Parts: sequence; structure tokens; C-alpha cells
Amino acid sequence: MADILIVGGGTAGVVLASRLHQNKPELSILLIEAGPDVTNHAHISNPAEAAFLHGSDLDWMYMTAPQKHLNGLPRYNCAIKGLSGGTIINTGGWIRGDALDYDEWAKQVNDPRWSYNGLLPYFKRSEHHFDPNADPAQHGFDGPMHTASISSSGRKFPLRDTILKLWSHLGLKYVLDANNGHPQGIAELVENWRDGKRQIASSVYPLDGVKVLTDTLVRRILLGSENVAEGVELANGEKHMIKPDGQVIVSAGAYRTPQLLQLSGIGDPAQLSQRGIETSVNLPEVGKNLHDHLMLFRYWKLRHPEKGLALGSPSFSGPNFEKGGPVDWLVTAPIPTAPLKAAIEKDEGPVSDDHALLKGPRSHLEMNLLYAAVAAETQGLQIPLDGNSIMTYYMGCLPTSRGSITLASSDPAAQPVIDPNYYATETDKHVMREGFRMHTRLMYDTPEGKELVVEEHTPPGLPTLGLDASDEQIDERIKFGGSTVFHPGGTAAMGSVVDGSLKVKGVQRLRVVDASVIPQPLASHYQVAVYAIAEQAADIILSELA
Ligand SMILES: Cc1cc2nc3c(=O)[nH]c(=O)nc-3n(C[C@H](O)[C@H](O)[C@H](O)COP(=O)(O)OP(=O)(O)OC[C@H]3O[C@@H](n4cnc5c(N)ncnc54)[C@H](O)[C@@H]3O)c2cc1C
Repeated sequence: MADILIVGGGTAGVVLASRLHQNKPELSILLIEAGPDVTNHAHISNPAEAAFLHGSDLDWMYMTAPQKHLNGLPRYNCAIKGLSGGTIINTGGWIRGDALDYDEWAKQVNDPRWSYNGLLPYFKRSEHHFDPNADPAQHGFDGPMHTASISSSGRKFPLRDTILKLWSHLGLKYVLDANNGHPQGIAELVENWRDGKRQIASSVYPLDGVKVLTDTLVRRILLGSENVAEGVELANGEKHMIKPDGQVIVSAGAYRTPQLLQLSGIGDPAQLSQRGIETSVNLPEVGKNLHDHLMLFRYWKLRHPEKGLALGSPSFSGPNFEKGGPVDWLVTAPIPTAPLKAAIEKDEGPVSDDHALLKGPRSHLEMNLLYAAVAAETQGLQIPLDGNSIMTYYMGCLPTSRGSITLASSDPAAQPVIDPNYYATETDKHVMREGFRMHTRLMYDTPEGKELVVEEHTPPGLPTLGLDASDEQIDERIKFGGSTVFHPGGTAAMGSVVDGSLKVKGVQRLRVVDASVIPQPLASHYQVAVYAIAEQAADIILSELA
């Protein structure tokens, strides 16, 4: 019998197990992960080989439900099955995001522990910041996760200065440190490759002293009388129990955590009964509120590829180029509020200037430009990696579209119905159109853009779009090529499903600790937030045990 039983050895599960053990070695901790231990896997260490993991046996290979607002087609949404979860495949962006988003989260749940300042000690605790002279009020220097910037890794790409000038046409400033809660502007991308190698969660948060079961799928949480969690049942029928004063923690990620709660009879009675599951806890919000970032890739033909400006060109080489992505800048931008307000009002009716998306200004768009042309098939294009083309990318950071996770069957091995409901609101359409127009203007209407590219590679069957593209034409492009940035969250949201201490409402001895608890989107990529959530969860649990 365990003191602490954690379901899901992904990013959050590993951090939590490791920290609880480090601080209280006498606890018996059982961590159960559906996938394998990947420590010696061939394609883990080299970030460039992550592409081999898509579609592999480490990939849950989720397909969403047909997306009503994306031409009725489903989307591939990768999630990883393996000890360390998403950190096995993620692209290494170490992006804390905007303090205002965390403050909105804390306000929504009325709990300052989840504000930016509430999470700051945990951002710092997870981090080994690359610059020893950075602000110690904002950064940690002894944490397990080593970060690196473009400069600190020694990369100097040929287009660095040109692209800085290009982005500055958006009226944005250069920002020395975007990971201090104030990211708006143009900053060097920060990644968590250590000397060019991936650090999966379990390699930096040791699990010695934690009992780990890999290749083990959990079917459901066992609830006793008065809805007290007592343990879990595995897909093979075995049971693992907790001590009478122990607890079960679900860290199965934003797709599987709600599925597991639902399989355990915690959810919406009407939906559960459709799958023959008796409701133990009437908690209709389980699986609702799925939010995810939608992004669009665009591809551009270089005017002077012979200068060796992009990956694939024999002359695109320099010291340390392989130590991270072929990119210099990460750009975070607000958009003008008056037209945004008009879009919000189409969705919500009259709103005041105090509306959360209008105040701030919030970080509505994230953008970057890569010296490479990869994944062009997402836009129906075949572009060789020969140095002739580059790509841009942008995502809507604060989408208002919400989707859901529901059970497709009572089989724990079956994927749930994942319906992110992308691009459903006028607000999201407006933000994504703004991003599209910004990129078009940069490329076709600035001296640097005109010198940089000849034209865009247009997806087959769609019109070439210039400065005069209409809303409808841009929508057509996004409906065709929009896809996830792999940031699902919110499906066991704090406030509705769990409380500020991460306890599932209506159940005793049961918590959720992973991206599912993030109640609303953050203008970031979610690993930094998930590391901090798990770090804070460990402190909350330890304080109760003390
Ligand atoms: C392709 C890709 C690229 C990404 N790039 C970035 C990036 O560059 N920067 C960034 O910040 N973020 C990135 N992310 C997102 C980030 O990795 C995730 O937000 C983060 O890993 C989520 O952590 P989690 O603990 O919530 O879930 P996960 O890390 O997904 O962990 C959940 C774990 O639970 C296990 N599990 C599920 N169900 C069961 C069950 N029934 N029984 C037992 N185990 C179970 C799973 O196998 C998995 O290991 C990326 C994600 C992907 C997929």
C-alpha cells in the first residue's frame, strides 16, 4: 500500500514523485505510467530526431473529432506515452508567458497561489537559468532544468539582424528577458536543450526511491464509501491500494485525466450512463473547457538562397547551429483593442473595456520565423529541405473557443473523444486573421521582407493571398491549415473540477496535478507552467503531511 499513488508518469507526475521523495523519503510513492521507460531510446536525446517519434509506438496518436470550424476535418494531436510524457518529444521552447495570464487564473479561482507571483518561486525552483547575471528575483540558478538562449548556446545565424529589423516593423521593442512575466516584444528564443541535448523530466528529476511501474495502464480510480479514493484498478484487473491516510493523484495529461475521472464515475451522469458507467460523483465539468492553441505555418521562397540562409543549404553552417532550432527570435504581441472588442461583442454581446482580453494589453499572438521549411505537408505542400525556403509560424495565445473530452467507450485503452472545437469564436477568428495580415505585411510591405522573400508557397487549390486578402480568404486558409501547438489544458479545471489545492471536488484523497487544471489559456508553451504546477503541488501536499 502506498502513501502516494500517482497515475501518469508524464511531466507533472515525474516532478511530483521526485520532489515528494526528495523532501520526505519515508513516503512510499508509487508512480504508474502507461508507456515505457525511454532512457535508452534511440531518438530521445537528439532534439532533431523528435520527428521519428511522431506516429511511433510512443505516440498515443490521437485524432480529434471532426472539427466543425476547420472544414469538418479531424486533426492529429500528438501526446506521448512514456516515462516523462511530453518532455520526450516537445520542441524545447522554454516560455514562461505573461504574468497577466497567471493573474487572471488566480483571480478566476480566487487563490493567489496561482498568480504570477504565487508561481514565481516554482518557476525559479525548476530552472537553471543560462545567464548567471540575470535578475535573481525572476530566475533560478540551481534548479534541475538547464535553459539556453540562442546567444548562450553560441549560435549566430546569418539572418539574425535582418529578422530583428523585420519584426521591429510591428512596432515591438527588443526584450532582453522575455521569461520575466513581461514577454511582449522581440526576444531571443529560450530553449531547454542542455548543450544541444534533450533533458526529459525523469533525467533531471530523479526517481530513485520511487516505485515506478511502466507499461501499465490504469483503468479507474477505486472509490470507497463516501467517495474516498482507495487506490486504482489497472487495465489487467490488478489493484493497487493506498494507505488509509494516503492519496491518489491523477497526472495523466489533459486528454487522459478527464477520461480516467469519467471511467471512475466522476463526471456528467448523462454522459457516463451512455457508456454504462454508474455516477459516483456528479461533476459535469469534468472534460469540459478543453482549450488549446491553434497555429498556422506559412512557407516563403527566399530571394537569395545562394547565400546559405536556411537549413538544407550546404552553406548554412556555423558553430553550434545544431544546438537548438534554426530560429533567432520569439515575438509576443498584443493586437489593437477596438476591433478586438467588436469581435468579442459578436460572441458575448456588449462588453466593457475592462474585459479580460482587452486589459493589459494582453499577449494575443506569438510568432516566429524559422530558417527552415519543415512540416509543409500540414499545408498540403511538398517543400524540399534544400535551403530555398523559410517558414513563419503564429499562434493565437488566448483563444476563447472551448471543446471537450468525452468517453468513446468504457475501454481504458480506447482514446476518448477529443473535440477541441478550434476556431469556433469570432474572437479567435479575428486574432488569427490579425496574425496572418501581420506576416503578409512584413514580407510584402517592408524593405527587409521584400529583400528576403520572393513569394509565399500557396497551398494547392487555394488563392495566393497578398496585402488585400479578405477575411473570408484568410479564414479559408486557416480552416485548411490551422493545427494544434500541442497545448491542451483545462479539462479538469481549477475552480470547477479541482480546488486551489488541486483536490477533486466531492472526492476525498484524490487530486489532479497536470495541464488539465489550467483553467484558461496562457500565452506560453505549457511545459514551464506544468513544471511549476507540479513543484507547487509538491509543496502543498508536503505542507499537509507535515
Ligand atoms: C509534439 C509536442 C511538442 C511540444 N512542444 C512544446 C514546447 O516546445 N514547449 C513547451 O513548453 N511545451 C511543449 N509541448 C507541451 C508540453 O510538453 C505539455 O504541455 C506537457 O508535457 C504536459 O504535461 P502533463 O504532465 O500535463 O502531461 P504529459 O506530459 O502528457 O503526461 C501524461 C502521462 O500520463 C500517462 N498516462 C495517460 N493515461 C494513463 C493511464 N490511464 N495510466 C497510466 N498512465 C497514463 C501518459 O502516457 C503520459 O506519460 C509539446 C507537446 C507535444 C506533444
